[in-house]
Amino acid sequence: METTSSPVVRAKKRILIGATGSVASVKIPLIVRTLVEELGDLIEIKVVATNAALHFFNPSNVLAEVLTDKHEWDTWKVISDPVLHIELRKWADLFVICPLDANTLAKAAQGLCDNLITCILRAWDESRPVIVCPAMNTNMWNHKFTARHLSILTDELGYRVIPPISKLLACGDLGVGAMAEYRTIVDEIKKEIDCMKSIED
Ligand SMILES: CC(C)(CO)[C@@H](O)C(=O)NCCC(=O)N/C=C\S
Repeated sequence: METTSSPVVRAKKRILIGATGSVASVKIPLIVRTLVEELGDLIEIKVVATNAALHFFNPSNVLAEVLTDKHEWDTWKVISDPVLHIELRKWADLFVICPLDANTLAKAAQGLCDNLITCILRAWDESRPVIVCPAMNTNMWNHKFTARHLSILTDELGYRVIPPISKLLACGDLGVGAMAEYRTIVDEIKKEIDCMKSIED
């Protein structure tokens, strides 16, 4: 009997986008919309935001589910309830934190986990890629702790960094600290998806 092997339907790649307390979080709706437009049939997207990030965008303007610390505590009441940061750590194939603010950079480098995003990182599966896009005031970027913390993320944890660029910043300062352009970030995500799919093929 002839059997036709049906083409393996490749599951969609699951991208977790993290947003933290840099004004660059204003770009979250644009980044997600571009990913949906250009990779929509290849990926699933969820967004996790710190409380500070919510000062910079409205989740109702994002074309993906936006999860916050409130969701973590609304969904966990008794021991048998699921733990959101563990569920998300298992769900995601790729974690992109854009922007990575100075506070979350420091927490990630030291293993602090006091909110949804840092708990996901603290429980992260090292075999899955993490891309971070630092964004902060130039004076913060130039502080010696920035290089120290970034080297921990890259050298010890294997995260990839899309470096900030020089711009007239939201506070009027001119210099390095602006998040990489959304196009750069989307293109890096596309490369990562291609890499994952080529490993599968
Ligand atoms: C907001 C945007 C994207 C506009 O082009 C750009 O200024 C930026 O990435 N700023 C992030 C740097 C920052 O957090 N500054 C905080 C105090 S100056």
